Amino acid sequence: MPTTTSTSPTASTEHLTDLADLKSKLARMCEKSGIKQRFAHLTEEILAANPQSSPTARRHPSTPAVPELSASAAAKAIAEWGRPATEITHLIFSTSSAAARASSADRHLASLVGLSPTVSRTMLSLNGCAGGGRSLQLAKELAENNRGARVLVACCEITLPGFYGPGDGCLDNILGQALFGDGAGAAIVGADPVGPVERPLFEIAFASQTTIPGTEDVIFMEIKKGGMDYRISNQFPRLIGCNVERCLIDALDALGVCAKWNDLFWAIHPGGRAILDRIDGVLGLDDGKLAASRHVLSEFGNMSGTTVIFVLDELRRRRAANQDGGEAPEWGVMMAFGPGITIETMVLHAPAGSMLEGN
Ligand SMILES: CCCCCCCCCCCCCCCCCC(=O)SCCNC(=O)CCNC(=O)[C@H](O)C(C)(C)COP(=O)(O)OP(=O)(O)OC[C@H]1O[C@@H](n2cnc3c(N)ncnc32)[C@H](O)[C@@H]1OP(=O)(O)O
Repeated sequence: MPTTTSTSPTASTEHLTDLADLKSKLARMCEKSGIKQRFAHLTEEILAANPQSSPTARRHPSTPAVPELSASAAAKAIAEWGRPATEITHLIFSTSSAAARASSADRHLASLVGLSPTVSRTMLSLNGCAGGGRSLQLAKELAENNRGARVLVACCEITLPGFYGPGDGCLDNILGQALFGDGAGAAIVGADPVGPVERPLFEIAFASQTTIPGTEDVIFMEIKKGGMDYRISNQFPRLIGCNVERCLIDALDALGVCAKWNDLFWAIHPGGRAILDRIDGVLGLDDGKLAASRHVLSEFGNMSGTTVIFVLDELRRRRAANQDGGEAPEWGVMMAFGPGITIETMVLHAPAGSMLEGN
């Protein structure tokens, strides 16, 4: 929190009271957030060693740390996939933290990972927490329409551009200070797996995007000179709660899959504890159905579009270890929510034996 050197004792005292109120509000939000820990990629040492580490420049979203952190996630995904990086045909990279620079972060990422110069790149900027879902949906389209395509999906957020005190910007961003954390995730999407090297984890059976009318201003993000200005209305959990069931019914109907909500496995973007509680309540889910989402929220916080990739990873770990007990459902859903309000919905299929031990 910044301190002031105001010459007016009255103004100074009021300001300090405001800050004290804000600090206890932040503490209340953190306590109820369901988040045990979060991570920050950029340490004081990295910032001090970086020539861009002035108070303003360090907030600017053009930091090279975004492609660097993404490259470590992408390298792990490629190693697990088992084929050379040069056989990746497409790259989709989603971030809100490095959205204001060209040549862009996806180009930097491609060279850090050693992708072919002919790789076809697409960068998604400012899709916020829907970015992971959007990237996976686009990857599905590319994979199904280009024979032999292998699409590397990478998502990364570094919260530094949105990390500033109340004296520097809008007080509304306090929610972000309570929720967001840094992280990067990656996955490879393709059709017609080449056995025995390629072992599918989840099949994306259906994907859709829904925009909720009249909600343009519920989430607001804008890159400014000093960093990211953003606001998230406290109506967000309610609006998600009012709309998820329709999206799910439409998606399952399109596939002709008939299932009760509790017969499915669940990968929901854990935007905040209140969003998961709302979905639990609206759909009447059994205890533990959103365990993978709650675990990721607790251990990493909300990493925006990256989070849903962590949830899918946690889900397959739990299924491989049979952590949630009983027979693992064959069908499941993935949902992510972002500015718009946009809801990304996917129906996933995980045939028995598709998630090998130790993956
Ligand atoms: C994207 C990364 C980009 C990286 C670049 C760098 C920039 C980094 C950040 C950019 C952010 C951009 C966002 C884009 C992401 C979009 C998608 C998302 O997931 S969006 C995220 C989606 N996530 C959400 O929308 C979070 C959902 N909300 C929650 O999970 C809970 O409400 C809670 C945990 C915050 C509080 O628990 P709960 O049980 O409700 O407890 P109580 O009722 O007791 O309230 C306690 C206090 O909290 C207060 N308050 C509540 N809401 C808000 C608000 N919106 N506002 C302000 N304050 C709020 C409330 O007034 C009260 O204050 P007080 O009376 O004590 O003084």
